[in-house]
Amino acid sequence: MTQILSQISNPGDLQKLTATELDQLAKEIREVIIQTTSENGGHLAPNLGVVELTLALHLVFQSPKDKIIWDVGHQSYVHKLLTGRYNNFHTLRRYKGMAGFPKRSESEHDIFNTGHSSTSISAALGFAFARDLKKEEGAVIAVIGDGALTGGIALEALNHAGHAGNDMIVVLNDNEKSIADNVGAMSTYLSRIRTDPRYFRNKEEVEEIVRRIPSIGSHVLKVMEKMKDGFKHLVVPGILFEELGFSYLGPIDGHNLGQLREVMTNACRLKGPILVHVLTKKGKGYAPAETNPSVFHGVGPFDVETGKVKKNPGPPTYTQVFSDTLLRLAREDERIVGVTAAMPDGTGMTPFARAFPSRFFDVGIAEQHAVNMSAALALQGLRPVVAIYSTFLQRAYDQVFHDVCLQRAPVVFAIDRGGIVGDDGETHHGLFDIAFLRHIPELVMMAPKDENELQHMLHTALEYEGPVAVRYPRGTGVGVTLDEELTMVPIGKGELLRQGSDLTIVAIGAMVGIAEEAADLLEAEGIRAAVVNARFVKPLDKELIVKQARETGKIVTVEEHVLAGGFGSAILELLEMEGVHCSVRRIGIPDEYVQHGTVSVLREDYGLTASNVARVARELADTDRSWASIRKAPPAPIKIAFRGESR
Ligand SMILES: Cc1ncc(C[n+]2csc(CCOP(=O)(O)OP(=O)(O)O)c2C)c(N)n1
Ligand SMILES: CC(=O)[C@@H](O)[C@H](O)COP(=O)(O)O
Ligand SMILES: [Mg+2]
Repeated sequence: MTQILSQISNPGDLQKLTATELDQLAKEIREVIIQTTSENGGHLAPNLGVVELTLALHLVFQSPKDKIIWDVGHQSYVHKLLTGRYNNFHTLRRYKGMAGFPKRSESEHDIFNTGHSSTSISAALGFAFARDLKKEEGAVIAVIGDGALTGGIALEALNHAGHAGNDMIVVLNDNEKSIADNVGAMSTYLSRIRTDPRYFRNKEEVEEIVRRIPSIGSHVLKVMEKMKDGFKHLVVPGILFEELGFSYLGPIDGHNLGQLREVMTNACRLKGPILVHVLTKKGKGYAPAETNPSVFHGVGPFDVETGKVKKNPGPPTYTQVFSDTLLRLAREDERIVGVTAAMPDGTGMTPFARAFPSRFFDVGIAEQHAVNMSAALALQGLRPVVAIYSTFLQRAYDQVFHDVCLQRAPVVFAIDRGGIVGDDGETHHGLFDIAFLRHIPELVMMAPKDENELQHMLHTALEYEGPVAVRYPRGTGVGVTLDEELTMVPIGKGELLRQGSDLTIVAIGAMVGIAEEAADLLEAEGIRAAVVNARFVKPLDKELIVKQARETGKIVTVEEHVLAGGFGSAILELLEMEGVHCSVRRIGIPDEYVQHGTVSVLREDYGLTASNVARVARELADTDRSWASIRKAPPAPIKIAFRGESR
């Protein structure tokens, strides 16, 4: 099945292949990617769309001397297969297996780690500057999608690169899709280039046409030459990029390997910043993905024959409950508007968008703009709900601080994917939001213990006259019954779920269930643990927590979040400020990046399980042991690398 692919141990091997063999290789690559993602899940459609493009890049350029940077990196599977990772490919996105994104630690061909969008042009410019300062050789190529090009950093970098003029190539992989439909004026511009036949004429053809205009043709040409780039405003495609200082090549058929090789070779010879505009089809070669590229953008396991995605049985996801509740609330309150940064499906915003198209804003991959704009919407009396993944909200920290909270604008942040997200790994886990939000004055931050509490929290957030964040995890809810009537959750009030005199476990969000299970285990051993559902990260329920601390003298905190600056840290601060003497153990993620793997395996790894919470609580109840015993394994020593050393 993979007669050719299995022989490719590095990109140099491609040079030996005939055109027919390269076609066969493209087929094999598609088969392997379809088969592997059908078992492991993954970003299928983006990768099927770049098979020929990746082959062309590795045929023309010499990686790793020439540096290929993959924007987002979700489309780097073909690159991985061509750079010596075929044998390991079956471990894609699996625990301790190959990552779903480029990783420098995985291969010398992975030049720059990615996962978050729109960084490639900026990185490429950095590499180009470094090469030129160090007087080295080598091409630098950023491969960026039309969706990623809507991101601010990409536009900032284009602006800078066009001005700087250093040699670099931007390959724009235009498949007319982000995850959902791409949005924005740039996207409209790109589709004009695609669809207007005039744009497919090259400069020479256009010159010939003008020359033939009776009596004035040659005169017009002379004038245009004098005006330097003259008439390109009329007919030359990619004028926008040309005006920004790039030489534009394209648009070219991204599935025609011969044409791609030719254009890439030309791009190589040209000086200065070059933009190669490549037209591809997302999902190319697998009918279900071609028909439904949004579903197969990032997909769970599916049946290859039918294209049916295997559904997780069980309760509705937190995202679904958020989505339903928002719709319900929006029907009653027309001030509610919805905002997403290119994630309408993932955040559950699509039903809202369909029901209230004029009240819905997809801003593209532009989290900063989403938050900044929402502040203004809120100041005008509307109630914006910004539905955003925790990891992507990191992009908009300053807007939360400067535009929303400083003005006390009543924006609701529906922070999805708070916690471990699983197979996407270190770039995508939502493990920092409590730390980067809880120190911002005016912001209220809550996290529901289950999907029922989520609906009440959303309702509460929309009634509150200030900025509020509601954080909830990826995946299915607990399976509790949803109350029909929505009620207010008193701001800053936690919930004592269980009395106990030996110690108190204070948990937040999805960890509350684990804390309750731990308390069950402890009870069987005769240890009576109280359990508090904190509900609020900010403001903390001072009264309840201080009372529990005074009564039991021992607190274990549990959070699916980094320990540094997290929820447990907030409890420690509270106890210190209130002058309460109490032994505290914090369970959460230590000071390291969490790799990819299933949520359950990773929770096990980091001790976010009932048995580990019970173990820590037991130790605390028995004696005041040192903090070091909380972790299952001692932390790896940190090696500080000095210049010239690798870490
Ligand atoms: C900062 C950030 N926001 C959102 C995302 C989620 N995301 C991943 S890929 C993608 C769409 C990218 O579209 P495009 O660049 O056109 O690539 P395609 O999948 O079409 O090949 C989005 C929105 C992200 N990775 N990073
Ligand atoms: C590459 C990327 O950033 C997204 O496609 C992300 O993988 C989506 O994650 P979910 O599967 O959690 O929606
Ligand atoms: Mg795209």
